Amino acid sequence: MSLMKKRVKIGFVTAITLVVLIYFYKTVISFNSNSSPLANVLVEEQRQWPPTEDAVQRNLQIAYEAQNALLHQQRQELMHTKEQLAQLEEKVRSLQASTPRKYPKVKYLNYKNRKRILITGGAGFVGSHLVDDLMIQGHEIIVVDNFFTGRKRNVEHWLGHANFELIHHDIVNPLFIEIDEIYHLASPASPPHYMYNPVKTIKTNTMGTINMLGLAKRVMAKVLIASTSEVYGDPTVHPQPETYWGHVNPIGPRACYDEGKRVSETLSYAYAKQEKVQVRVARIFNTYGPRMHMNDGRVVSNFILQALRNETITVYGNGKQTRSFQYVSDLVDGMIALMASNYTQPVNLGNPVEQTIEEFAKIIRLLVGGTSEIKQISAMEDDPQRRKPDITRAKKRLNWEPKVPLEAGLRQTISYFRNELARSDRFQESSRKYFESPDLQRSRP
Ligand SMILES: O=c1ccn([C@@H]2O[C@H](COP(=O)(O)OP(=O)(O)O[C@H]3OC[C@@H](O)[C@H](O)[C@H]3O)[C@@H](O)[C@H]2O)c(=O)[nH]1
Repeated sequence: MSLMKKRVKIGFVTAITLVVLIYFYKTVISFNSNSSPLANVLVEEQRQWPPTEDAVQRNLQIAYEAQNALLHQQRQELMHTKEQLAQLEEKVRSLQASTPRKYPKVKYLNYKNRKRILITGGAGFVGSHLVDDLMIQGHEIIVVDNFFTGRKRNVEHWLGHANFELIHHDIVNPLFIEIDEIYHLASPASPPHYMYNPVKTIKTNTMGTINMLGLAKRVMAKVLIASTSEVYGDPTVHPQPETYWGHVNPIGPRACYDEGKRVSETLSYAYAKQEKVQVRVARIFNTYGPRMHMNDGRVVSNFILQALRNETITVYGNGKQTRSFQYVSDLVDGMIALMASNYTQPVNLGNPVEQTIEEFAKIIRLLVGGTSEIKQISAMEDDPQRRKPDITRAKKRLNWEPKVPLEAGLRQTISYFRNELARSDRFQESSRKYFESPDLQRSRP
């Protein structure tokens, strides 16, 4: 190789080395001047080991400031997101306001015939069906509910309607409004619900009833009290006529409800006698239908859900105890007829077709079409052994009797619970997807 070529080669290698060195130097310098405070801490630590107390203090200060800056930035971002959310909510509100809502058709009643009706517990299972019927008849409805077992969903199709009002209120506290009629339904009705807080159940049925009767007295409204077949306790007379005084254990687990409702009836007749309040008392037997809560805990919802999920159907005790089940629309017709009547004594509202709980489990399994096993588990304390209403009085005084056969009513109810299950599965799935989405994972600190 010629000398010239050698020199060129050495020059080329030197130039490359120089470029690499300059690049390396720049990178280190820029790291020192632009890097995060945390990087400075590292550099500081690298410079001297172990670091002096001053250096530790300074590094801590730098780290603290860095955290503060980050926090500040995150706060700003949060505020920004909140602002965006508020703007979106406002847009949704204005869109909702500009889109006329579709309501079920209601009759027009003139001022003379239109009543202002208060329904306590109107967002519950029975209450919400009563709301529907009275709204469709053209009345003004005020629902009062504390949402312990009631749900806004049950009446959401009326929200915003000119004839409808929903008040979140616990009737254990007084209420001052102007009304013509009161349907007093507020109280948990399913055994696990009313046993959950027995003191509250008693308060609702005593203080709550006093408040409603007091209101009826003040504004001269007619009041219908939703009593129950449970006032007969574990009956020794079968079927049960209204003249039967009952067989209730006053200190048992069901007493909060049974005795609560008995006092409720006693209060009604005391107000009727002493204060001339117009009272109606409906003794409601086992009722079922759409809008029962998935966690209601009563036999109809429990058996249907167990059968739909192909789980074991749980019969409490030997299954020889009997019940008679009425469909909710029959009950609502009966209550409206009772309110409209002049009859003031208690009236049984129930379906007299009676079956054992064991038979009932088989009917549900057949209608659902699953292969669930039917199993006996421990019995409920003080469970009434036989129950069937004598409805002679309702037939005679109200010209009322149930119309919906058990199979037809159960088919409606099964289809309702099937939809509810699908709905809750959809919610669970979309919630799972959301919380496991990579975007959300990335945005987590
Ligand atoms: O999963 C279950 C649930 C209930 N049962 C049984 O089915 C029968 C009915 O029980 P529910 O819980 O549906 O209702 P109950 O008849 O005991 O009480 C009802 O009576 C009338 C209404 O006023 C009230 O809504 C409610 O208290 C009972 O014998 C109960 O032990 C089961 O065998 N399995």
